Amino acid sequence: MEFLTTPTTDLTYADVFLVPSKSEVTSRMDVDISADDATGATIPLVSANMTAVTGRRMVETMARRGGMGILPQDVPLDVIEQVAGWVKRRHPVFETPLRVRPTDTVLDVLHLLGKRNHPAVCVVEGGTGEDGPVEEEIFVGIVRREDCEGVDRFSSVASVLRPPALTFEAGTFPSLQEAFGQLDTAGVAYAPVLDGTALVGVMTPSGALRSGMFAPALDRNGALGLGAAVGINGDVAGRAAALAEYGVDVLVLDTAHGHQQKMLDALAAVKSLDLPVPLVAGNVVSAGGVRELVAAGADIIKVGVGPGAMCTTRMMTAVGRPQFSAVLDCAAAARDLGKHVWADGGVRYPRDVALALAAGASQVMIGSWFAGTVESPGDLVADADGRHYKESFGMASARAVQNRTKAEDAYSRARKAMFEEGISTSRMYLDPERPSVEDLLDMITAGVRSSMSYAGASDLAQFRERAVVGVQSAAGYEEGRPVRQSW
Ligand SMILES: NC(=O)C1=CN([C@@H]2O[C@H](COP(=O)(O)OP(=O)(O)OC[C@H]3O[C@@H](n4cnc5c(N)ncnc54)[C@H](OP(=O)(O)O)[C@@H]3O)[C@@H](O)[C@H]2O)C=CC1
Ligand SMILES: Nc1nc2c(ncn2[C@@H]2O[C@H](COP(=O)(O)O)[C@@H](O)[C@H]2O)c(=O)[nH]1
Ligand SMILES: [K+]
Repeated sequence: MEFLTTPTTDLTYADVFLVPSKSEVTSRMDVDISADDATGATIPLVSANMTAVTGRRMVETMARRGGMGILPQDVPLDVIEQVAGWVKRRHPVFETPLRVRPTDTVLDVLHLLGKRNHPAVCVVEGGTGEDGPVEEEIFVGIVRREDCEGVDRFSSVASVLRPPALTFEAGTFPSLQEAFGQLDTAGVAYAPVLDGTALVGVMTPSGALRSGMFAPALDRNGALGLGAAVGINGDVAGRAAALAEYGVDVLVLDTAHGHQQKMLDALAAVKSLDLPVPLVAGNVVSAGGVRELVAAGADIIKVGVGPGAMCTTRMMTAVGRPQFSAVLDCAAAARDLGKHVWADGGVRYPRDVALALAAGASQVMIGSWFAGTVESPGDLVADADGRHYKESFGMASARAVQNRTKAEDAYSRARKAMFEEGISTSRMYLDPERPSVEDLLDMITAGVRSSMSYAGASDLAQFRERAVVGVQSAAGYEEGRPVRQSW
């Protein structure tokens, strides 16, 4: 990457822009946006290890579309074992249906519909619920959102279920293009995929389109990939070994101040286990931090102190660094050592992702933006105007610290609560046009592909080499925004 003019100050995403360069890329579809950092991600996006962002549905969805979800450090090991097993059993192409039973109610259906970006749920008998397909589960029909309209909410599912207009047989599933065509011709938004009478998954028009455009991020056995975080206190090596044994594909050693001795010791202990997974460690914002983490065993360095939307670190401590410069410096240092960086935090628009990649990141971690989607773990809430949102909170907020220190005595909990560096509640509104994280992935990857073709780059390595970046005024940034009303 080169600057148009040499900057005299540290910069963040809004301070900079990309200059178009001569390009031989003939189509944005030809641009390869795979991460080049050994995580197996085919798109350069990671969902943050935050409680309000990444749970099992986020992990599954990110991986099916080529990205990676990182489970937070606060999730107990037995839960990670369950979630990892569940994710590995998901189909890489067919989406996981929401399941109800004939004896459930319309209210149950309406509640469940908020959990996935599907217009219907499947009705099954037998089996063990959401975790199928399992033996003896029998598919009996679907309930669409519109089937619940004008119906008493305590009516049984049996009274509203209907046969699907279209189903696919898993063993003879057509090409994705053909599946899309069949859904389109039948005017159907949701088709169960069956193996005899067992429910294997569902196919939607957008699912068929996406599976044709995004390759899933898979492990060496062909199952969906996932990551999980470890803090730097306690038995770090023990937790890391257990995570790897449960099938976690990427380990993230995570602390606010990654350039501290405790982190270096924890990282060295994990490295000495020689686990067959890439080690990500952070967060840092300086080349010195990168070098020490690499020396202690990190394969990927997580960069960003203070840019996060839930983060109060810079206001509390003045510590941090504008994120574009942090990524640029750290990526250069990592590249000299044959390693990579993830740009973590502060991303609000697709342009920010493009800039982080141009600055040298192999992937970009997104938290709060993804908290406001149907796949994040929180409950969907409506405000007084009927707009839907989910609650988000920082991992160093009083809320998260209280949760993390539950097992400790009251005195040490009170002491730890003093060092709050995040907000405990915020509203992340769902975009009515893009309620799903998949919609955001579509938008971000479209922006990034286009951005790379403007720079004449057909993969991330070329992008970080060829990008030309200028520094802009606040008015320059403002000029780039769309105007939705006359002035
Ligand atoms: N990217 C960012 O800007 C930030 C991210 N976070 C996120 O919050 C979560 C909690 O992280 P964290 O607070 O590190 O908790 P951890 O549970 O990872 O513990 C941090 C350890 O480091 C010690 N420590 C020493 N100096 C510092 C410091 N300046 N800040 C924090 N810990 C320090 C702490 O000791 P003691 O408590 O005794 O001081 C504690 O033992 C993580 O998910 C992290 O990524 C938090 C803040 C900033
Ligand atoms: N200083 C704090 N940083 C936090 C906290 N919780 C999370 N984070 C960091 O933010 C990113 C995500 O950034 P976003 O802008 O996409 O939301 C996350 O990965 C952490 O590094 C916190 O409480 N304090
Ligand atoms: K912030």
